[in-house]
Amino acid sequence: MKEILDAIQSQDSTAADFAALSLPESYRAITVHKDEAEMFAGLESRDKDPRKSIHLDDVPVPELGPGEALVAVMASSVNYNSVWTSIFEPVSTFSFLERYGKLSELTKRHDLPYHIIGSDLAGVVLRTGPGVNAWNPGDEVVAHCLSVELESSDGHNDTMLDPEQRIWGFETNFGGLAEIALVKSNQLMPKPAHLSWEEAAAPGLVNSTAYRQLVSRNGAGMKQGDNVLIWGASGGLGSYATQFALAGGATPICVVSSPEKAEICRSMGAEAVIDRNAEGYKFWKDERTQDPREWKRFGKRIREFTGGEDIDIVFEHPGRETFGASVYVTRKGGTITTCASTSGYMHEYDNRYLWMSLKRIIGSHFANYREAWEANRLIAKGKIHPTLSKTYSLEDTGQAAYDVHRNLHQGKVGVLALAPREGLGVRDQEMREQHIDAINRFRNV
Ligand SMILES: C/C=C/C(=O)SCCNC(=O)CCNC(=O)[C@H](O)C(C)(C)COP(=O)(O)OP(=O)(O)OC[C@H]1O[C@@H](n2cnc3c(N)ncnc32)[C@H](O)[C@@H]1OP(=O)(O)O
Ligand SMILES: NC(=O)C1=CN([C@@H]2O[C@H](COP(=O)(O)OP(=O)(O)OC[C@H]3O[C@@H](n4cnc5c(N)ncnc54)[C@H](OP(=O)(O)O)[C@@H]3O)[C@@H](O)[C@H]2O)C=CC1
Repeated sequence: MKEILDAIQSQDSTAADFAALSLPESYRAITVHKDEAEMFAGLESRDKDPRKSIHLDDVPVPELGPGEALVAVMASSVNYNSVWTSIFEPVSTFSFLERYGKLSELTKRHDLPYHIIGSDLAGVVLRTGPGVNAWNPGDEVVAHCLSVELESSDGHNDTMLDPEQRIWGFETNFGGLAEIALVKSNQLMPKPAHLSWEEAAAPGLVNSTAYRQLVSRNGAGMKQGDNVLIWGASGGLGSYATQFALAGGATPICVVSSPEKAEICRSMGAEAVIDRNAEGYKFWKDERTQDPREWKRFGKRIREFTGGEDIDIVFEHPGRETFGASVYVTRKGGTITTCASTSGYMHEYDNRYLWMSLKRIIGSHFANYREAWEANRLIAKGKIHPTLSKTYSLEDTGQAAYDVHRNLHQGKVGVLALAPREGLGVRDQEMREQHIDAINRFRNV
């Protein structure tokens, strides 16, 4: 592993140098264990502690198949899907690995008693499998997390619709929270040159998801002038949705839960910011009953910011706790676009406000190949910036996931894999200088 790291850190290593490197037999990886899938049985979700289920193990390097690449991971990031895996909710991800393992001889590799998790990476290509021509050893890359087989025509127009669509490092094995990762080569994209490894690894999953959900025609198709209600506007998804709204000429109405988070949104350029904690919204009177008066109070607050207008697009992901309010505050003909249900997936809303006002609910999930590429292109052009707040070592990934699970973090949380320290891997200093304040906006808040 030292030789690999030396080659990456030496400015003059060639593709031939990388191709000549021998691969280690094993590498360090963040895992959860199949025999621990019941360890939190009977506990409330918030009491399930990722620090107990997340392990740092030595694992063998997987065999490389056609169309695949092995990547030396310099940095990765924590996504909420790794929190779900670590608390074995809503289902154990070993059920996904078992199902994938039944697909073919090659996919059998994924069905193991340990799951190497993580759905983002920035690093360097080490080896490519048969049939890979676009990428070579030594290429500096990021990887998006869409894994598809594309043998069915269902996914040929929109790769997210492939019946064998999976999220790498969540529904497949050999993920990015590790020193080496196995990806399909179509997941690879050029690493933005002005960013460090950990900055480049931060946006991938959430930036691509926010792009499809908010900007793409497959999602809400946001346009100039739209009022966009963004829940968790300084969180993983929300910090990119806020940037897309601002960059696209829309007006974000940002919802957060503390003055510090409100300040981050303002520093991104948002003017309408609601601190849901300070304003004390209680959309549920009890476990089963919502309070429409609270929806109305929330709607009035939004109208104060917009000069009386209602919301064109709601960027939804908290789910059960907020969905009734989200449907209510949307304008006639408006759109609620949802990609998650962090607070519960059985939603309730008053359907009269949907059909009588001709509103639409759109389900959105990650991004297709092209959307992921477009989202990365915007990062590479310095139009959208990483929202990295803090970086952990691989050893401390459990703590990093705990922070995200307990909503103690801001923006994105990074993890250094092979990178010995932060700040390495920048290839375009001049461009970096142009954007340095935006790149550092979430740091140490
Ligand atoms: C990029 C990052 C993303 C995120 O972070 S997202 C957040 C994290 N993700 C989640 O929380 C989602 C986790 N996944 C799940 O909870 C489950 O994964 C799903 C609920 C999504 C799906 O459930 P399942 O049981 O895995 O799959 P089924 O499609 O329901 O198939 C089960 C059986 O039901 C049959 N079936 C499906 N649809 C129908 C239908 N319409 N009518 C009749 N049968 C149906 C199937 O064929 C199959 O059958 P057979 O067991 O025999 O193979
Ligand atoms: N389908 C897909 O493709 C994807 C789905 N997801 C899912 O989206 C969800 C969010 O992910 P991500 O943004 O990365 O997570 P983060 O935790 O980084 O951000 C979510 C933010 O939502 C807000 N929030 C949480 N709970 C509530 C609540 N009950 N009511 C109102 N606001 C709430 C919090 O902000 P504050 O406290 O400031 O209000 C929090 O910071 C997760 O469930 C994740 O699995 C994520 C990416 C892709």
